Amino acid sequence: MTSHLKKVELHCHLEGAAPPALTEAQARKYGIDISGQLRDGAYVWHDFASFLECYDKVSEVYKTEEDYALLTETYLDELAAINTIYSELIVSPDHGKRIGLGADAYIAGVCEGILRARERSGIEARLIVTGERHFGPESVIGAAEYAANAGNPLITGFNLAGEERMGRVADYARAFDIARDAGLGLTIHAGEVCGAFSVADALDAVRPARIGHGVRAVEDLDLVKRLADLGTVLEICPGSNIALRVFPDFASHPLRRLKEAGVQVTISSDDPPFFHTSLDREYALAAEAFGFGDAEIDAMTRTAIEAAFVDEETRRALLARL
Ligand SMILES: Nc1ncnc2[nH]cnc12
Ligand SMILES: [Zn+2]
Repeated sequence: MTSHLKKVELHCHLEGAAPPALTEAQARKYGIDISGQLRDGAYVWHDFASFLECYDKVSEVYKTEEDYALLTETYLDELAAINTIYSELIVSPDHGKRIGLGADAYIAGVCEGILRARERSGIEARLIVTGERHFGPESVIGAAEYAANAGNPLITGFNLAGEERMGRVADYARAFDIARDAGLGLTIHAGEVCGAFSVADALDAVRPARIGHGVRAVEDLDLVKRLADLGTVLEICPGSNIALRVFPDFASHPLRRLKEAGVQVTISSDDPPFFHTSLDREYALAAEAFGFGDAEIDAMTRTAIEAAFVDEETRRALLARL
């Protein structure tokens, strides 16, 4: 039973959290045929590439500033209802541009959703702007420049997501330099679809405080020690890893092994309805599939707050709430 525990989430893609019922209503509203991506209340994909395609198609039914406010508010309300006190949402202003809404209106909608949810429940949230690898280095640099110049206090981090098999991390290093120079927190998807080398690449080329997933670092024990020595925090999403078949089952998932090797680990849901999960379920899995007790789970939540991309006053307040 983990429902009573306070929760923190560092790794959730906003459009990846879209409830199927809301996506269906949006598709109906705009007369969009979503039947190839959403059937019987579930998103339809069969491997990582088709998941990314499905994700991009689903994102297209969210079109206006108000749509993004509603999506954000809906997900944060869901988190608050399970005792979540802090959430970092991975957002893509580039996507706002691609659908003709514009990056500023996209972010304004998301921020409005954060404010509405915070007023209702007190949940705190910040935004991590992401570039998408499969749109190429120039688009990722554009996302970094947007984040760096936005002057928006809710945008506190920069990430690289998308097709991990496309290019090498070094191709995207310039984008991270821009984000670092702007004082943004750095995190990057690595060691999810690609092996340990992608985590080593990320450490060499980006020097991030955190890594999204990073779980395949377990294939190289020297690298695991390097992560532990550096104190790099892993945003681990076990349900996502099993759904995408990174590991065949929870028994072979390395969450516990990484933690016992001294790596800083945290728990998140990634794209919850796409992977038939939720932050609530990920916390329950930590107890039931991985055998962690309440104190160990609280320690992971504390690690997440310590690694959150927030100002020190907010961090102190979150630690006090935990
Ligand atoms: N799990 C994931 N990995 C990489 N890119 C993503 N975009 C949305 N979810 C993702
Ligand atoms: Zn992710």
